[in-house]
Amino acid sequence: MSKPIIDITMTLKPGMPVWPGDSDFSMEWVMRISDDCPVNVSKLTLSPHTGTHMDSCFHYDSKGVSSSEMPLEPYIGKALVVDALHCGDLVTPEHIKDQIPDTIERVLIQTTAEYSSDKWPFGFTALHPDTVEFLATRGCVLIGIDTPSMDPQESKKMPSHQAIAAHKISILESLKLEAVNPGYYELIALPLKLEGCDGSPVRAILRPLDENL
Ligand SMILES: N[C@@H](CC(=O)c1ccccc1NC=O)C(=O)O
Ligand SMILES: [Zn+2]
Ligand SMILES: [Zn+2]
Repeated sequence: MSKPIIDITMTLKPGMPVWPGDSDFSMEWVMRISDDCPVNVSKLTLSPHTGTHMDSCFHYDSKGVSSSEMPLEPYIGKALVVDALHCGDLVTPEHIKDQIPDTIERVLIQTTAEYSSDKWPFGFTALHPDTVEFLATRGCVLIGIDTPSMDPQESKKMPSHQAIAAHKISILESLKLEAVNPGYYELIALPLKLEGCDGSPVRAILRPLDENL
């Protein structure tokens, strides 16, 4: 039997919380099934940073590549979920270093066990740029986090995003890791092929690896 799938994606739905000032998610009906019409068809409006998503480099660097140009390899493969609960404002290397092996390609950081899918998580935990530097030395190609951003909400310079860009690391944000135990998994979280776009929603899933057993 194939391994169970753990869905770590937020549900996209009208009224869901979005980054303050960003576009609300909406879904309208353009066609409904009736005697004259054989189909239901909706129209979606959303920011690429709604719910569980990836950032393209273009989001934080006008010279950076867009969603359709991002390499796909980082978004598929072995990933380590690490416990970074109770770290305060920023996850530092000190908080997680004991859980990180000498080499690791993908690290997903769990900062909270108490999610609300209805409220914006003001004061969410972000990453200290030193943590990005530390993970880069271990060969990391993707960093994921269960909060809306790698940098604090008020950050104007976004130093962790910039450090991530400098090391060509890929980003996943607003992962739903509440029910996931730390350990090794296979990650699949592919972006849509959106030309010129600054990010993309992803359907992120994990499958347990034997190392956890
Ligand atoms: N950095 C956040 C998003 C972000 O910064 C943002 C998203 C929508 C509207 C404004 C934003 N930031 C403004 O400073 C992210 O990585 O998704
Ligand atoms: Zn984003
Ligand atoms: Zn981001």
